[in-house]
Amino acid sequence: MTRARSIAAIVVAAGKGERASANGESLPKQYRSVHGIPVLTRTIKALLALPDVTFVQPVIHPDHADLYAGLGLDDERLLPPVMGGATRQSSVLEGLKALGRQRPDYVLIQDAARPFIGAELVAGVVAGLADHEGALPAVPVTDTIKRAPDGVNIVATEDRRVLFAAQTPQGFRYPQIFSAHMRASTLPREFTDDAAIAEWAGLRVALTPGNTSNIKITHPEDFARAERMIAGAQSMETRVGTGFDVHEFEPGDAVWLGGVRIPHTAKLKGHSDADVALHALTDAIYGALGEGDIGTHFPPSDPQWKGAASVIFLEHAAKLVAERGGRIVNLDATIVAESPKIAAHVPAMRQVIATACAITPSRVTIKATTSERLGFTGREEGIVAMASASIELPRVD
Ligand SMILES: Nc1ccn([C@@H]2O[C@H](COP(=O)(O)OP(=O)(O)OP(=O)(O)O)[C@@H](O)[C@H]2O)c(=O)n1
Ligand SMILES: C[C@](O)(CO)[C@H](O)COP(=O)(O)O
Repeated sequence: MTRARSIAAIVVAAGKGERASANGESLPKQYRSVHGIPVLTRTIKALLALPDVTFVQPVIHPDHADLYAGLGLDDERLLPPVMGGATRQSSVLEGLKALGRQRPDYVLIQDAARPFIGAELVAGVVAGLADHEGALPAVPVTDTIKRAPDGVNIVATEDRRVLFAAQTPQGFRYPQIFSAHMRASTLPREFTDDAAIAEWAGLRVALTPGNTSNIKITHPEDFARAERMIAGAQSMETRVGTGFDVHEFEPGDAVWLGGVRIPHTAKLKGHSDADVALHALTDAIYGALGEGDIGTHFPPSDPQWKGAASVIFLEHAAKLVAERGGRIVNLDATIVAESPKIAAHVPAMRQVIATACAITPSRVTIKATTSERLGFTGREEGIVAMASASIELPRVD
């Protein structure tokens, strides 16, 4: 039997984040929050969310031990932090040394400052290691790149078709990158990423698909960008629910349908006012919310709902949508009845329903049909209503 491949992730978080603090912000960027969650927490949790990652090794600045402890991170795959060095390169080396006990097969080296790593991107890096000694995610350069050694005078325009912007995590076979880093640490020069060290050491490094969302938070304005990205990711999703209800006739002089009292030769029998149309619509909204049905919220055994106006139920369902940060897109009901005739009452029903749901009547449709004298509705023993609701809710999973 082949042993499962072990993959460790090093998260380098020992930088001071000086560029991101250019606006006077004192907290190092990796401890600042984006949408309420510290950047470093996001990065570590994104890695821990990947089942193939066996260990995560954080590397922090010696002055940030309290800040790190304050994150309250706790996971059996999260190793205690080790202290980094004065450069990113030396911090990575400390992480590699710390993994000497685990000796993973692969190591992913990740910037703390890149909190938006996706599972697909990491899978691409790991897949790249099957036939290369290193793999890094990268995106094609989209700007035209000028070479200007003095920052003013252009000496060349690069061929951007062969240029790619490097991201992290960069993946390697652990023993090889450890050895390369050890040797590179004796050089007077500094490398800005681990792939550059691997290339220098003669390892074969592949490019794998990066993602433009995988930004490195570097400058103050990157926080606003990160906030916008999360707000975008937490976009609304459309949900649909259906409802169905039947009530039989009993002696009386009017029926309640769609929140409107319609004089008739009978009434509908029920614990509440027996408004089949509102019941079907209410259930449709509960269905779209995934919140049970009318019986869950208003048990028929509860005497307080005896004779209740069903518009209360509809208002409750609509309130739940609002409380979840959502909105009702449209409601559609069909009433099946030989009598009473519904058409003349439809505008009033739409208005009642729209008011109860705090939407415009244009989002409410009420249709009526007979069952061609077939079945219990055809024999005028009762009324059926069917409904559907379409709502938008913030996506949470
Ligand atoms: N001595 C260092 C320097 C950087 N890093 C880490 O390397 C990643 C990429 O570096 P960069 O974005 O440049 O971060 P800083 O060095 O903190 O930023 P600055 O250069 O603006 O101070 C960051 O997660 C950073 O914390 C590190 O672990 N140790
Ligand atoms: C490793 C890296 O994220 C690749 O783009 C980048 O080089 C690190 O940032 P730094 O500012 O160069 O430390």
